[in-house]
Amino acid sequence: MTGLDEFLEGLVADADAVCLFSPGKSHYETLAGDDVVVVGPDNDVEADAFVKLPLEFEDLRDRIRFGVEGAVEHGYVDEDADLVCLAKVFGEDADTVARVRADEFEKSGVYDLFANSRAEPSVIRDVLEVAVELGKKGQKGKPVGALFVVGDAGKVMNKSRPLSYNPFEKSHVHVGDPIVNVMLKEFSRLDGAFVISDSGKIVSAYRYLEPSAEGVDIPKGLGARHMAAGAITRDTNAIAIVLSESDGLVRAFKAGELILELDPEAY
Ligand SMILES: Nc1ncnc2c1ncn2[C@@H]1O[C@H](COP(=O)(O)OP(=O)(O)OP(=O)(O)O)[C@@H](O)[C@H]1O
Ligand SMILES: [Mn+2]
Repeated sequence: MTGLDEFLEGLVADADAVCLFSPGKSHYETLAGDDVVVVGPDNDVEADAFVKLPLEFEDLRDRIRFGVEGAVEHGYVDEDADLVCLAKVFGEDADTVARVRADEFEKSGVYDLFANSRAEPSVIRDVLEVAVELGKKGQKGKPVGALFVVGDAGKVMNKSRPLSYNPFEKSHVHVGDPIVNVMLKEFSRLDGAFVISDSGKIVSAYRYLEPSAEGVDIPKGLGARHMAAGAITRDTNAIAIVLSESDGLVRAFKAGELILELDPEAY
């Protein structure tokens, strides 16, 4: 229980719905009966309206965006709903309130990135995790960059060429497997991109992407790796996850757009 409890009823009174981020049982039960959407990695409280978080976005803005975009997509709330979001930022209990309209911010596409891509959400999450871990530790202490193209692998292979032998040529290995994560980290020392299938099979390492880069509008300061990542997601139905060697951030692209930016140090 936190000091928020005594204000809770007043806070939610005139809202259309309440989004509870990883609520404890008691908070959920206090508010049950209202229009409540639970957002979290697991549906511990067995809520009817539930949006699954693929990762605990450390940036509260990303977490709220994901939850709200997910709640709208599921049809739990209307696009112009007035929402109260309750989340925990510092402690084990809800300590932070945000009041937002579902259409208040520009749709970031972060929910869509996971839920509506060709690749399975768990595959996208696993690749993000590898990229974040690689970003945290680097390769033997040195910063390292990496590019993962996920989904629509056949088309991605057609729009790229090999820079070196493919260590995954005859193997049937998948992301998420601990051994594979070690391999991915090892092979990320060399140039080029990893190509990963919809179901998470690693199709190739060391691919040089040759998409037609017309009209890809990526932020200034990002170079060839990010340009290629953005462009391949416009040219195919893949998404791309990039770890930058120069600024250490992990970025995700879909349909040519930068959707998400994570700082590995925060995880
Ligand atoms: N088209 C491409 N396909 C695959 N890999 C590429 C491509 N272009 C560049 N790279 C890889 O990205 C590396 C870094 O290139 P560059 O510095 O221009 O990119 P960047 O976007 O600035 O990335 P970083 O932030 O990591 O420096 C290259 O050494 C190469 O390994
Ligand atoms: Mn660079």
